[in-house]
Amino acid sequence: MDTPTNPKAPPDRRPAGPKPPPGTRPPLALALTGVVRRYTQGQGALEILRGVDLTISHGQSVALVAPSGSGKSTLLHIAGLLEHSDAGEVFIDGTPTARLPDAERTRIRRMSIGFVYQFHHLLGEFTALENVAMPQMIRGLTRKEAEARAKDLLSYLGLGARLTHRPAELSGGEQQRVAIARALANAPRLLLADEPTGNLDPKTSDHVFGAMTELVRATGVAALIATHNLELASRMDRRVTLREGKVVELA
Ligand SMILES: Nc1ncnc2c1ncn2[C@@H]1O[C@H](COP(=O)(O)OP(=O)(O)OP(=O)(O)O)[C@@H](O)[C@H]1O
Repeated sequence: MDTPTNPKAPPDRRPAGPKPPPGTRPPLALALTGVVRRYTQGQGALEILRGVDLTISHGQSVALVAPSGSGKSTLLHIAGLLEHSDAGEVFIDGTPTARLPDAERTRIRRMSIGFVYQFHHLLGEFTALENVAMPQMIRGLTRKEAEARAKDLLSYLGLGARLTHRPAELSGGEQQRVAIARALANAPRLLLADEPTGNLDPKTSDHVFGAMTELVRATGVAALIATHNLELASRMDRRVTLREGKVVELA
């Protein structure tokens, strides 16, 4: 890995918004209250989430460790405003989102949330640097600003010598590190990751997870990370699971 340097935050172009009254605690990065999600299956309905309550403070990292099919991806998609719940509320940075128009949900997602999936979903025709710079340019940064931030993040993740490589010219672990840099490029308030190292061999998984954890701590982003790996989960501030459709705290 390159020598880690604290990645510079990009200029914050979020609207200032009203100031909270003195003495008020800052809003949570994520709060889910009473979240329900059902899927219709033939004639019946399958209730996957049955009243999920979960709060994550700014700067806190939480591992979601639960069996296959228990609803981890469903929960992450709802928390990331990619899917609607059937009941309940999702607060992002204190803003209730369930009843917002889709365009506003998309805006909040772009501004405040970063995603890492099990498969990298990088754009094959673009370089590592371009893949990380692009979301920032969509958000309004100049190419120069976006590429400077992208270079910082990629160098922090040990990819300083791979900036002009396309995804097919990178190893699986390198591709996933680019995906992590891309998710954090817009300095989100919340990082959601769905088995981010699930496709990698144990050694690479350990290395990539370690790099991601370091970056999460360095940037102070709140993180909810689904993983099957208990050892990796032990590096997070908190561990939660899904039991009968509800989130339960683990020791
Ligand atoms: N669109 C859908 N329609 C019907 N059922 C669905 C749909 N999406 C998910 N499910 C069901 O919901 C349950 C939870 O799925 P989900 O993908 O959230 O689980 P998971 O915990 O992420 O699993 P894994 O660890 O295997 O990825 C599964 O039983 C799945 O079959």
